[in-house]
Amino acid sequence: MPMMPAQNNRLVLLYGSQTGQAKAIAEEIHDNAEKHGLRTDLFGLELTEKKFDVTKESCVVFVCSTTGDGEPPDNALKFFRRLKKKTLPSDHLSHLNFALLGLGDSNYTNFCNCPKTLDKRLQELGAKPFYPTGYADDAVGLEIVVDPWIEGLWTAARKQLGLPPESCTVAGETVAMETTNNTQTPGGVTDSVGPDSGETEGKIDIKEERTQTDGTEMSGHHDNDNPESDKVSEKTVTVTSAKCCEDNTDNCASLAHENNTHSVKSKNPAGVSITEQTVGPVTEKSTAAESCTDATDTEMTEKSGNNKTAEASGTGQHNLEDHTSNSNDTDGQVVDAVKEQAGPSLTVSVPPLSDSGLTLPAKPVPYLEVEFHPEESLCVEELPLQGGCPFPSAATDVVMATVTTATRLTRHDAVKTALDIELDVSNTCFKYEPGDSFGVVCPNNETEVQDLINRLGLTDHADMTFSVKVVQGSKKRAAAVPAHLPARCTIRHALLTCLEIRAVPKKAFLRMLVEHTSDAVQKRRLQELCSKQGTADYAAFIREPNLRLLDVLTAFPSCCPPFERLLEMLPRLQPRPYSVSSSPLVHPDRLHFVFNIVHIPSGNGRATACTGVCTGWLDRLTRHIQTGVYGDIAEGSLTTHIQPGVYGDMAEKIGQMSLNDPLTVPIYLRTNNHFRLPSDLSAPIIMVGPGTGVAPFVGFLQHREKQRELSPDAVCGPSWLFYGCRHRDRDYLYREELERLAAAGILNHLVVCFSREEPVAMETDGAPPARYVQDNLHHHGDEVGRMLLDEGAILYVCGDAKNMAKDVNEVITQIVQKYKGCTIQEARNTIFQLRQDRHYIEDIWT
Ligand SMILES: Cc1cc2nc3c(=O)[nH]c(=O)nc-3n(C[C@H](O)[C@H](O)[C@H](O)COP(=O)(O)O)c2cc1C
Repeated sequence: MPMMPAQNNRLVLLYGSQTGQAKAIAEEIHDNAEKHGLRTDLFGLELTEKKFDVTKESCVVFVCSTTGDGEPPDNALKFFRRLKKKTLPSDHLSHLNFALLGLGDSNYTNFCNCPKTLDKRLQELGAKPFYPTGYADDAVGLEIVVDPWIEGLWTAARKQLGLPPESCTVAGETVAMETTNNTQTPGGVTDSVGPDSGETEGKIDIKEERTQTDGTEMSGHHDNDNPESDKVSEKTVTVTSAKCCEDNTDNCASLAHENNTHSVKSKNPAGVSITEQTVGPVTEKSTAAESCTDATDTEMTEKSGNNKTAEASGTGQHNLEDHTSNSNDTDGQVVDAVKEQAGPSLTVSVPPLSDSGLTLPAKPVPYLEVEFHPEESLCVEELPLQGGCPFPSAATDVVMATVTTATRLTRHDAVKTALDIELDVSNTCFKYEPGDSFGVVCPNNETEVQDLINRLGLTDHADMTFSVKVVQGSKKRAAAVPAHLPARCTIRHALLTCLEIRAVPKKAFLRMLVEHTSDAVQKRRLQELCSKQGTADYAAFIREPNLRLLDVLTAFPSCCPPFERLLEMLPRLQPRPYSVSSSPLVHPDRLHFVFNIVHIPSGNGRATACTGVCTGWLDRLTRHIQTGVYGDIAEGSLTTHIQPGVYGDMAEKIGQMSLNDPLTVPIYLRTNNHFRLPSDLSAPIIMVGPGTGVAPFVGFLQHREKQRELSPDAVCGPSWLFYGCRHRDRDYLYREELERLAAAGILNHLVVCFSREEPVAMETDGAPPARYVQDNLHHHGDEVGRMLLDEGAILYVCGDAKNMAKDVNEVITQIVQKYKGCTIQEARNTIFQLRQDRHYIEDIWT
């Protein structure tokens, strides 16, 4: 392999990514490196020893995520295998200097396990970190760590490469706000360096004193939750220069003064003028109040105190145009009251942010071009799924499985509706074992796609064939047509089947939207939400409520991005993983799975209520099977939601469906080598699976039953199942089957708790009655400890990662500590070892 000639400004950028986030971050670094005087070569880790070789590189930046139960992404497996070889000498990578950005999710027990392992192994092999490793957490927002980490990378990399510190020539443009009659730019706007940025003398930034300068400080709390934040209008505003200006402070300060010191009558983005202020290097004070009409008044009053609650009640969708046109200046008292109480919301900004200079992310560089072919008709049913691009964690090709049954497992008055679906996989390559999981390649909701098409003004083009290519001469580095788009496609097909339209728009996405927003007030709010200064507002109003593109477009009516930009920014539609809840020994050629139908209410910034992408689709798809009612289909939800092509050409069949009509679902087997029954039948098993987490254990037990039938003389180890739900009679999933298995002696201990039922009696040990599985584990601590520590049991945990799996881990630690009579740290070490030895195995989700 030809090695790159040594250059003193060259970095190798490597990413390990399962669902595309690490890749997107690595691309962002790649796109911006040149502006910082660095040359980068970007590769996926799968290209090890084909396009790069760490044994021959001196300066490498890794961006790597974690998947599965703390495992490397698919594309990093080979790289990790090679790096792990025990025969490698301790100076194997002594020539290598590296920086590492790890991605993970702290809801998983093995937070950032893969980058942590990489960090450790690189150093064991002699490599030296030239910049502190960053661990970004998807549970609280990757950007909190990613943004400052990248910001600091440039300086560290230049230093490492022996380049002089960056001068002020690496700076962004300062954008003056558009002004309207009585709305004026409260603060300057600074773009981070980007290919489209004009270059000015310095990076200017007005920072209100309390404003976070480092996103990491914001983790865990937001200004709008903080009573202190109400006092912002009396605080001092200071002008500071951004880091890159440190060598030239005078110059920057004078520029800042010029750009930002002025007396303004500013209007907040809701169109209600609430402050008269002097924004400049010294002070800011709130002096005047203005009024609003009844309509605005009502909205503002509803937002008082806790605007998130007001939005959640369904009244919080703000139409900025209405606000602006309705405001007038007659009743100062009302606004005074509002001013004291109102906080920010998705569309409403308040000081200090509304008065702040903003540092924006670099403008994403447009790089795709769409050409329509009105003369061409396209049979979308025949297109390969997502352009034939391989699916993450795929152990098989996608197969079309036929739905054979769909059964509601919960009573009508249960809080959640659980569905068991049986799929026929005969005549396919799909062969599974109990404990396996599989991906459902589901489409987006057809109505939601139509809403998006309407909102974007694409109705006339929605079903027209288009082709897509990279814009000639695009400044975007590593620009390529996304592999998950078919070469010939339609807008509807792309939105339905290829793009994750529910993905929470990242700051870069909002930055792109800024460019396509005509209303100045809305534009400013979008700038704020993607700015460094607006990190808390972004978290509170975009990320935490899990907004979709459609919600943002609804809230900002003058924003209308071209379709090409969406192709660039929307991530790939991800298949949804489920665990099988059956055994192939009991159901040859069939598999069962179970899920709750997810309901997401409107409000809190969300324009409309919706169901989960996949669970809602499966529910609608099988409604007639669940209810046995076929006559309703023509008028019912099925008509609007059935997808054409691979999703079953049901649209034509509506109204003529019968029990014999095959209903197919695209699925593929996922790789999972761990969540399996022990091959040794005599090994005890402890299963912990509340709610739908019980799924794999039904499969385990059915399998064991058959195994015992096949080997009647085999000695079977004891089996325990800790199960929990809300109500015995409403949502006890697979109750009959579990009780049957218990009665048959296949399941030796069925330990069930009901979290919402009145306890019948205290526990025998005097402890309060169990509500959750972890309580029951605690009650049976001695047996659990003995089986785990003395009898070689395997502990399986399946279900919610956020609460249950963490609490179970905590209780098991206590059990180990008590049983061994050791310290908590020793107990933790034991748990760690149990996990390493695959005696403590999780299949959990967030
Ligand atoms: C199926 C699955 C399993 C995961 N397992 C872990 C894990 O064990 N530990 C962890 O820290 N994060 C875990 N994560 C979180 C991801 O690492 C995180 O969301 C990351 O941003 C994904 O980056 P990527 O898109 O580049 O793969 C998991 C995510 C998924 C979807």
